[in-house]
Amino acid sequence: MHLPSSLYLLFSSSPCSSHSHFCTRTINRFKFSFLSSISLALFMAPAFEDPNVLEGQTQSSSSPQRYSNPDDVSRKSKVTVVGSGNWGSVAAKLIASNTLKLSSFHDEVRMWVFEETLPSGEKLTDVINRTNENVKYLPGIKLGKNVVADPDLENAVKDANMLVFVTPHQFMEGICKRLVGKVNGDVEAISLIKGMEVKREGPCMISTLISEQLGVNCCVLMGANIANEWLKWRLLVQIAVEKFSEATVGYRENIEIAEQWVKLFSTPYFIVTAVQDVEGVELCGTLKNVVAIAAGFVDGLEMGNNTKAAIMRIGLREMKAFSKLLFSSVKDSTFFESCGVADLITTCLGGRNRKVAEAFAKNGGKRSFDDLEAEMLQGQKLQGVSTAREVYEVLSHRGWLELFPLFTTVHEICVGHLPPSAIVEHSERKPRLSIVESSIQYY
Ligand SMILES: NC(=O)C1=CN([C@@H]2O[C@H](COP(=O)(O)OP(=O)(O)OC[C@H]3O[C@@H](n4cnc5c(N)ncnc54)[C@H](O)[C@@H]3O)[C@@H](O)[C@H]2O)C=CC1
Ligand SMILES: O=C(CO)COP(=O)(O)O
Repeated sequence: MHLPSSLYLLFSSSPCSSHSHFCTRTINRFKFSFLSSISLALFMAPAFEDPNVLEGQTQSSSSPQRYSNPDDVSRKSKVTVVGSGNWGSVAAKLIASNTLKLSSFHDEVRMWVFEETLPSGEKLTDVINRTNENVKYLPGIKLGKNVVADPDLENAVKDANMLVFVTPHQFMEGICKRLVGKVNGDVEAISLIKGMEVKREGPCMISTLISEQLGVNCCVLMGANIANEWLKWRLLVQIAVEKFSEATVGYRENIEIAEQWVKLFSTPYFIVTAVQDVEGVELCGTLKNVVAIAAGFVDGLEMGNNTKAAIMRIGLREMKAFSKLLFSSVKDSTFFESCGVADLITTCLGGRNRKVAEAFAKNGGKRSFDDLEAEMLQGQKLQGVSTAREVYEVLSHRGWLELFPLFTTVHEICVGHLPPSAIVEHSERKPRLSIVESSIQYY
């Protein structure tokens, strides 16, 4: 959501908060911590263990009931994936392979599909349920027979107690509004969404939006996880075909919940690590998309790898400074996890943001991003262009534009105020660190 400057109020470190949400949240937090301690006591196994090894093990006092009666369906966690794009479909596949192996989860994974009619006249949901394949967003890959596509959002979430949010970030506010009062009180959520909202009160991370709108705890999972990669002239559905990669779970307080998510996503080829830094992990995933747009401009202008590496370095520095200025709790070490430098590298080398920005620069900025996105991505969505605008809004309202020359320039190129070549001319300028006192320590 984009608001004119006049509507802006002061930014705070918890900018999405509102009184009414606070009450729901407090009650739900209490409910959640009570219920989750019970359910964790009942279900949790020691984290990071191989699910195959755990199945059927004798219980110790620290890993209670969970394995003593795996058939007790009333105690199993039910997972719903909200989203079914390129990454959403891969996430559903990953999760579904694990719910079949882990006795603490129901086998079935429900996947909410934003319904559309295919050129054949069939509904996408019907085709997914008939062929077990998301023919539009992840063609050629079987999702697992236990993935059930559901076009009805409320129905998809109603029985779930673990919700995985993975839609383009621009749709999340509407989705959350539709879900208010519709999710169970003991729900745990995780967001795989890279992006943020800019609201009247200031910037709002998507996990915070989910937490506050739905009154649930929300972790995040980010990382170097391009679902589709072009390798030589061949499309490789990288993670879906089970090539090794890594991801980072960011959690706020409860390590046991984080371990539950780690367990749900981990496979021998997908290694997941948990860190206590929700904002750091989420901002890494969000901001690297802006740097990827800059990297695409460099590619489109054929400036070479040295220039691209310089842009990536400057971008990483701005990612860190911006994250720490917004949330002083963000840890330096987070930038060295998969969600940080690794995701920055993979997206700047092979992502959709890079690819479309390259085409934009090749066309001298004469074709709009919307046009190029529709033609090149066929329904998939870019996050970097809108994130650049959202970051720019934050910077201009805080008086920080000169502190972030790369972020600022990316937005100005995207909206046509500057030519693509400005990416090097402007980014190489030294940021004026004197404008914000604490900025020096963050650069
Ligand atoms: N694709 C990738 O490689 C990765 C994507 N991500 C992140 O995951 C999130 C989701 O991306 P993808 O799954 O790749 O999606 P996508 O970009 O492939 O697909 C777009 C999705 O949006 C849905 N959609 C279209 N209009 C809608 C509306 N009005 N309301 C709700 N949904 C609508 C479409 O049905 C489709 O499922 C994004 O934040 C992205 O940055 C994260 C890691 C990797
Ligand atoms: O987030 C991603 C990789 O981790 C996907 O990036 P793109 O949207 O640029 O493809």
